[in-house]
Amino acid sequence: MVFNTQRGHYPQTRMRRLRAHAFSRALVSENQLTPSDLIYPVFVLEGTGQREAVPSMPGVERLSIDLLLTLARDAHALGIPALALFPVVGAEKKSLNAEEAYSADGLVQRAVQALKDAVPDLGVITDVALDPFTTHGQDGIIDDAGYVLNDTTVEVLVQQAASHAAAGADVVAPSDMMDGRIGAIRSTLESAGHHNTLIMSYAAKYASSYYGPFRDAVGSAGNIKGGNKYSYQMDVANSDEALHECALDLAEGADMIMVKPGMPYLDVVQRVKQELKSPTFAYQVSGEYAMHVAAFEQGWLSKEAVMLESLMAFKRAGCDGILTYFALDAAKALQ
Ligand SMILES: NCC(=O)CCC(=O)O
Ligand SMILES: [Mg+2]
Repeated sequence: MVFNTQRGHYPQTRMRRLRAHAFSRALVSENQLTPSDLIYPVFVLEGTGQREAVPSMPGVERLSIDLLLTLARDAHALGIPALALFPVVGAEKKSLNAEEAYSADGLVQRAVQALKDAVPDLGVITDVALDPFTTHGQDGIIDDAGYVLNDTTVEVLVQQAASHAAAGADVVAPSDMMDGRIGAIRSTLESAGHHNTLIMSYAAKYASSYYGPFRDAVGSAGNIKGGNKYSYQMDVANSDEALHECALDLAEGADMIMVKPGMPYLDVVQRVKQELKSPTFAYQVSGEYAMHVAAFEQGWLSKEAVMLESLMAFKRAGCDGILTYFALDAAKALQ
């Protein structure tokens, strides 16, 4: 990048001229944030008429499928293109080997069917990972020592993804960080005739401590055996490795790649977008949401302005879209 130093100096050049009027600021604005940039992560519960607040994520609720449909209609009407669905699974449905993850009649599978019936034009993204379904809270199948077994886990993830596609999911989003799962899922989807099912890969998912409130929301916080996910999620110190991860997932058949968390990792987003030039997403995760909301509730930050600024930062870094718990509020603010 070369700046033209011949452009002149003050007073020939006054950077403030273009900032002086709303019309000229609008003309030279380099990025736009619209509701079509937003993906809304939602938590789904069993039952009917069920609504539960998530204490560490004020404003976020776990909803039963019937209530989720109302939220989905609202999101669609506001111009949000897609929801990302996360199940809250009761202890009685969790097991060592996560069999419930690929049940044709599971909560996610039923929620997908109901959403596609009720709001067919709203994209539905499903989470492919075993942590909601395992008694030990790890994203895969473990051995006696608690190590998450890669290839054994991939076999289960493939069944889970296939069951989501069969239920009508538009996008399956593997968030587990096992090696080789994108290729395995892609070939199974192709064999099953799901040629247009999209894969959004959590390609560069870091072993972050910003996920705490999400684990409260899905009820997996207390039970992570071993206490961390360092043997599969990425070291927060690395960014070359993120490019390697993203390139592999694209080569294996991912249509879209994701960096997660979001704001503290915008350097990674920018490198991924600039070097791979592929549809790139980031997840403004639960901890980022909780930090913002805590400051809003204290009156320390101004909600609407800071929320929109935080989302614009993702666009500036190169994101094509953002998964954010602010999606509904931000879409309303952008109307
Ligand atoms: N697989 C989805 C997540 O882990 C979300 C994390 C968060 O929002 O903190
Ligand atoms: Mg990988």
